[in-house]
Amino acid sequence: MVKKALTIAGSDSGGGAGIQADLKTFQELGVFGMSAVTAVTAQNTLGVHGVFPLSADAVSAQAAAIGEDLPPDAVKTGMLFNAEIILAAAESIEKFGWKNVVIDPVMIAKGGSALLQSEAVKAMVDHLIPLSAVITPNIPEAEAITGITIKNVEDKKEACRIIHNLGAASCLIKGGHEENAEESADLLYDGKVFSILKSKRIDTRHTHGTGCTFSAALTAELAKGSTIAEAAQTAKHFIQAAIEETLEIGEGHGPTNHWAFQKRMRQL
Ligand SMILES: Nc1ncnc2c1ncn2[C@@H]1O[C@H](COP(=O)(O)OP(=O)(O)O)[C@@H](O)[C@H]1O
Ligand SMILES: Cc1ncc(COP(=O)(O)OP(=O)(O)O)c(N)n1
Repeated sequence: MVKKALTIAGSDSGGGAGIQADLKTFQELGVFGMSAVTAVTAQNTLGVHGVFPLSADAVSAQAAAIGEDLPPDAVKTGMLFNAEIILAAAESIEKFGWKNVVIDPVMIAKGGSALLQSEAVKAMVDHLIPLSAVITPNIPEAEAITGITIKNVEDKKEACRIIHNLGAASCLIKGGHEENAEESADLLYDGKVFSILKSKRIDTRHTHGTGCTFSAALTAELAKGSTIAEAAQTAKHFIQAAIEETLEIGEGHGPTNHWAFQKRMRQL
């Protein structure tokens, strides 16, 4: 039986992040990808040049079309832009009883552009986080959700505990923003046990879309029946290969290589 995954996220015209990164990743991992677009961005490796949100009704209608005919085995949210779209996503998840919900709480692109209105963080905390099987904030996003400053691993653990208490079954804080570290370490907390996923940190500016790609790989693996710990490990291998086998396209922060992981698998 073909497994299906849905991404509720924004479009990145440059193809490295957002819906495009999610669908490429689903495809690479053998899962049928579906999308509910929340916003269109005019974006390339040099930055975000425009953001054009869709209406909450447009998001609900896309989700309903999927829910009524193509029930997903896992669902991922990415750029949701405002509180109305967050509510539309949360209502759709609840209405159709979707499970394996991965929340990537996208807030600010690496170039500094806002992909979520700051006043919408409360809506995410109140309505979406309680529905998540796992939430995957980067460090600034975990700080915005919890209100604490994260400087070390103890702070990361405290943030995970707070986010778990907000209703996320598991919390995975990504370490991509720890620029001076030798390793890129992500911390996973399932409400009982902490585990660390480590990889060698790669010195590159071509990391556009790492967060989307990582959480999409996690979503695809959950759709196929993996546990969160197993899915996170595969996602870590997927993003490591995607960053290492750089594409070198565009004049700015280039995208990762979505086919590198499968290429490696074929060579084993
Ligand atoms: N330079 C890097 N080298 C190795 N792994 C990285 C690097 N940058 C990010 N990652 C990994 O990519 C994933 C996404 O992390 P991050 O970049 O923090 O997310 P976001 O794009 O949401 O800010 C994580 O697994 C992180 O450890
Ligand atoms: C449309 C869209 N969605 C999400 C992002 C953020 O992607 P992310 O993986 O966090 O990568 P960077 O923007 O930080 O490079 C995006 N840029 N566009």
